[in-house]
Amino acid sequence: MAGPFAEVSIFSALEKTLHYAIPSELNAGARPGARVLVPLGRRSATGLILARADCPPPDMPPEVRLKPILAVLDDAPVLTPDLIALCRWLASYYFYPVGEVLQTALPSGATNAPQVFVRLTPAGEERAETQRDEIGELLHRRGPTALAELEAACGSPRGFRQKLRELENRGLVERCHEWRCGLPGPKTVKVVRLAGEPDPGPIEHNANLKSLVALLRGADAGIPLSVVRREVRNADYWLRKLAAAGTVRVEEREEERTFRLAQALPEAPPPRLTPDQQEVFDAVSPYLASGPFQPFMLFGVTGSGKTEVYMRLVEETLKRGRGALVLVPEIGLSTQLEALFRQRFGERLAVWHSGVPEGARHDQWRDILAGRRTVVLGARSAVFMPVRDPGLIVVDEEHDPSYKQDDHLRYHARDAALVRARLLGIPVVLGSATPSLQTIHQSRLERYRPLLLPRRILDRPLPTLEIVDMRRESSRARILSHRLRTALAETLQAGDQALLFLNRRGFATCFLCGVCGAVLQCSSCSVSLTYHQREKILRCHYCGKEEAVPERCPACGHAGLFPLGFGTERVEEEVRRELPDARIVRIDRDTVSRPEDLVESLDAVRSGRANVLIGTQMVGKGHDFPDITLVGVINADTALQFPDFRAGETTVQLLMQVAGRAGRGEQPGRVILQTYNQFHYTLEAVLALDYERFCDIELQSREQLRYPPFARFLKFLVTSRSEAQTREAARRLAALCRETAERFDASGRPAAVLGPSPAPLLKLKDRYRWHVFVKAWTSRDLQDFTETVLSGARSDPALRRVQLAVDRDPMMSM
Ligand SMILES: Nc1ncnc2c1ncn2[C@@H]1O[C@H](COP(=O)(O)OP(=O)(O)OP(=O)(O)O)[C@@H](O)[C@H]1O
Ligand SMILES: [Zn+2]
Repeated sequence: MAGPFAEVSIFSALEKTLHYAIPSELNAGARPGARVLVPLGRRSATGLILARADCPPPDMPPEVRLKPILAVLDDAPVLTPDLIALCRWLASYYFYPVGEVLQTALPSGATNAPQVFVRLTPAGEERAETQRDEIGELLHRRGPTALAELEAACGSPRGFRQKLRELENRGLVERCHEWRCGLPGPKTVKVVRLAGEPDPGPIEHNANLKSLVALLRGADAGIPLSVVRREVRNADYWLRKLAAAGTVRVEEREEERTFRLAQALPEAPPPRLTPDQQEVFDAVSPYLASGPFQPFMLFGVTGSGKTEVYMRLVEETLKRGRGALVLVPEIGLSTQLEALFRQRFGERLAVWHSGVPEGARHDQWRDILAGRRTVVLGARSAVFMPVRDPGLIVVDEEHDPSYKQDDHLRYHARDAALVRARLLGIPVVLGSATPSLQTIHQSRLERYRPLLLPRRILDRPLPTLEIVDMRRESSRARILSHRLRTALAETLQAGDQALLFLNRRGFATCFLCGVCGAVLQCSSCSVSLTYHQREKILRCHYCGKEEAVPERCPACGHAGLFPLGFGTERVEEEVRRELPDARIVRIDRDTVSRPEDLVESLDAVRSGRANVLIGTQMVGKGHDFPDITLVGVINADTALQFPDFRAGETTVQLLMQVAGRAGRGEQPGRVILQTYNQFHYTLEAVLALDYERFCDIELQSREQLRYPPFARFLKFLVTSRSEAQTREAARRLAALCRETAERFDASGRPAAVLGPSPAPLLKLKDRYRWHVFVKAWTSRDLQDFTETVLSGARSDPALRRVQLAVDRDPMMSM
């Protein structure tokens, strides 16, 4: 069979890619990265061309004839070659169908089935009779139109299909697949514009007309019709009159859907780089023009000016005519950065995170693809943005756990960024004040080049840290210790600001029965319900389910329920009682449900309208508030309780980041840590602000225990609605893993199997969860091991009845 051929990935959970013949009339458009319509069984399906070849696939029997591609749906590829390669890598590394990886990489809607559009043929364009026909007239006016839309727009939908078919038979109209990227097209608005001088007489006589003309004068670009209608009484009547006289025109204009978080930033010219910053800049900049691939670890203490270095490097990349990608952990952090980046890069910037409305996202994605926007600032999935000719990737706060997606494609965006940079042959900068141990390890092996910013800007001192042993506090001071209360009062007295940090929202962490000891639990998840006092409601923080507080204990029937433990809402109440004059803002997922709320709260702190900021991890990192001089950590132990080998690492990172919010301006900072574990090694490291020493100790113990980064972990997660079925499937899976491990052991490639065990969160959203852990010494071994197990699992009926997810490099053992 003669070529060319295309390897196509269907947008579905299909394990394998498929091959199709490329008919000669589609040859030019059928390029890798373009979406196509292909036959699949008796249906058609949509997918994307991953590669072209002149020979059929080698394992194909010669008598098989490949079916042809039906249609190419894009004028130009929507995925760049490096992104195609990245998706293939992710599919293989995370054991996930490539077609579904593509769905993650493309904006929502882009993998939907294409719409059928109707348009005039060249003959139809010319023939005057189409002008008189209802359908023809609509098509003349609107251009190609979706079939459904056309039908709806026709005044007489009856007989529509019949009439359309007649026009088709006569060669005046045709159907086509129009994808419009599968995305809603650009948004259009109607604007009104003055097209000539209106007759002065009538203007004098009518106030409405007078105000209409006044509005339109001086607005050369036109005024949106909606505004005119709002401002002028009887606007439609007067517009019709003026339009008939030829003095105004109403026209449609494409409107860009922008999205801007209006954090007020003082206008300031870029500062001169400090010698430390300059040194970092000089180390990276030679790589910006043409690579090669080089990872850098930018290890800079809190407040050392990493952001400025990123912006200078991005600017330099743009000067070389290339694009740049900057990843940040989540919207809480990117709002402030967004304002800074927008100030510096203006219209060249695209912002990509979950807080950006869908329409604006699609506009930006199209702009990025077309090369109209060359700097992308975004959260996790921004790693998939089709930036033109990228010359630099930055991953800010690279240690942040939110870079790991915890469902579906469980990828780590930092690792994906590294792979993409390698595929492109460009530098990648991993920045943090507390780099992940994995990154520290790589830099010690000289695989990543370390770059250091050991001092704060202007040699401002790092904050001083103190510990309060909560075991010695009276029960009245359970939330705010005596020391923290006093310090808080002094800080506000001095006109400064304070930050109180607690990694738990809500009022009380649970409701307990004083008679039988039962804890009120979510009916869908195996966790206790959190009490929210303002709403007087119990809420599950995992599935969102809400319940009223029962009068009696559901277990024993006695009326003895009381709240226990505390969250940020309770801290707020406590501060209000202690310091009635404090101006408090609380930032957590209960008070901030939209990005606008967050911006408003952050603005309140920046402007000084608020002087006490209470929050969860949303406020713990990244923010630069110069007037915060006191940081109080209400409970330094919360993160230690996670059943995860990284609990120590996470705790130190979190606490050092929070501590780093203090004393960033002219006044030095003070940090008070409340704890019940004052001699824990993690707290000792935080107290000394000595991250490297912590890394030494932690890496040594990980090496002894053979934990990452010295070994590789993978978690199989088995879930179903039946507890017994889940347990049984997990048991069989573990047996399968142990058999496989024995064979691997025999060939000198050891792998260890742990479990099966119920997940710490045994039930989540009505599904029971068990897991099996696998540990191997090399990535290659883990890959082969998992492939072997998965292919065995596919032929086990007990395992086919449950859902089996693979989580490679798992984070929390949730
Ligand atoms: N060269 C410079 N001269 C003067 N001020 C600077 C300079 N570079 C940065 N700054 C200022 O220093 C402050 C701290 O910088 P930045 O927020 O970038 O720190 P960071 O390293 O990102 O800290 P963190 O890790 O805590 O987020 C900011 O207010 C910034 O405007
Ligand atoms: Zn729940």
